[in-house]
Formats: sequence, structure tokens, C-alpha cells
Amino acid sequence: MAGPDGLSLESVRNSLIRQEDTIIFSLIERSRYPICPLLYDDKSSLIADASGSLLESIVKGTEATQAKFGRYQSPEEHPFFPENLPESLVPPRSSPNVLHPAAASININKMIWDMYTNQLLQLFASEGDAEDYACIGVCDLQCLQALSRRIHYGKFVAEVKFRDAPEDYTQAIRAQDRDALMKLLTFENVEEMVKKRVAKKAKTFGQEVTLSEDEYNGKYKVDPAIVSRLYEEWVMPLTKHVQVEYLLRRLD
Ligand SMILES: O=C(O)C(=O)C[C@]1(C(=O)O)C=C[C@@H](O)C=C1
Repeated sequence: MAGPDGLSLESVRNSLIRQEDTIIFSLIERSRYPICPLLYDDKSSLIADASGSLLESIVKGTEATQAKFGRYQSPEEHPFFPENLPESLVPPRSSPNVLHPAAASININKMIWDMYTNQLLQLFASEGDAEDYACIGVCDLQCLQALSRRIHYGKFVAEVKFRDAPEDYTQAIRAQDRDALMKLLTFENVEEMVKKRVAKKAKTFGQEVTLSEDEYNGKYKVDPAIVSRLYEEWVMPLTKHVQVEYLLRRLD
């Protein structure tokens, strides 16, 4: 049932479903380019005097601009480089925060960055180099932000689950029992549906649209099996990790 703030299991699941579209489209965009290893190389000399990789510079610069315009005032958004971000120039949000204040201390973007740059990219981008560094870096930024938003949305999912069954969760939280929390919040049937749905969306969004009536039998822009695997091995486990971290602090 929805609380007075409109939060319900149905509403948070609908948001996760909508976010699948953003993730899949951003993967499709990134898959147009080769991996381009120089972008991720900490020691590349692509920009003089910069510390870290070119992607790091692109993300830091973009986050600084977005922070000024209030992006990180939203509890759904998490910066990859929270250190030294400028203050927001826009007034604070008036909407009440539905999450427990401890939510603000949870940011697993380092894990997401490592997973994306060291494992995911290699699965859906081809080997090779290109000089469109800015375009490719912006595609990476979009993938990273979409994945981060989805994974950290676990905080909202966990809040709803806690409100729906406070006694069950309170016991496990008081015992700080991660395994019990993981068991309580896991729905294997939902996970199966998610995997099937994202593969179907990758097929639908990733085909070449023509005016022919024939059934599509060409290549998809990103492999649907890889999108499904991305969800099974990384997106859902990390969303559950965020849920556990949030619940462990829910009674602080
Ligand atoms: O839908 C839920 O109940 C969630 O917690 C989200 C989610 C997911 O990441 O998609 C994670 C854990 C559940 O086992 C099922 C799905």
C-alpha cells in the first residue's frame, strides 16, 4: 500500500522498469564506438597536467557543473567524485525526503565505476581506438549515471519494504544480520521477469527499423543476452547490496 508520500512497491518497481529504457538506450549509444583504452588510462597524456584518466576529467567537470544546478540535491542522484563539489546555486528542494537520513552516507559509485570500466565495457564495445574522446566519454558518463541511479534506487525499494513489514525487518536490523535481510528482500520470480524483460527491450530498441513487414532477423545494436547478464550479475546484486546497506542503518 502507498504511504502518504505516494511511495509503494508498485511505484518504485515502475520507476525501475522505466529506468531500464534509459540504461539500454545509453548502452546502445556507447556500443557505436570501440573501447578506446586511452580514455581510461590514468597515465595517458591526452590532457596536460590532469591527474587521472580523461574519463575522470570529463566526469568531474560535468558533475561540478551539474552540482551547481542542484543535481545532487536529489536523493536519487549520487556523484562519482563527491570531493570538492561546488555548492548548489538553486534553492533547496521543497519536496520532503522520504528516506531515512542515513541514506545520505551510502554511495557505491566506486564499485560501479570499477565494474563498468573493467568488466562491462569489454562485453559490449568492440576492441579498438577512436579519436572521438569527448563523444565517447559523454556516452560513458550517461551509462554510469543511469546505472548509478538505478542501483542506488535500492534505497527507495528498501524503504518501502521496511514500511510494509516493519516487524520482520526490525528483528534482522537489530541483529545486524545481512543474510537475513538479503533473504527478506529477495524475490527470485521478480528477478527472472526483470532479466527476460530487459532482453526483450534490448531486442525491441536495438533493431534496425525498416518499413518492411518481414520479421526482423538482423543484428541487434547490443546483444540482448549481454543486457540480461548485466542485470543478473551486476545491476540486481548491487541494487540488493544498496538495500542491505540502507536497511542496516534504517533504525539509527
Ligand atoms: O523489485 C524488488 O523487490 C527489488 O528489490 C528490485 C530487484 C531488482 O534489482 O530488480 C532486487 C531484488 C529482488 O529480488 C527483485 C528485484
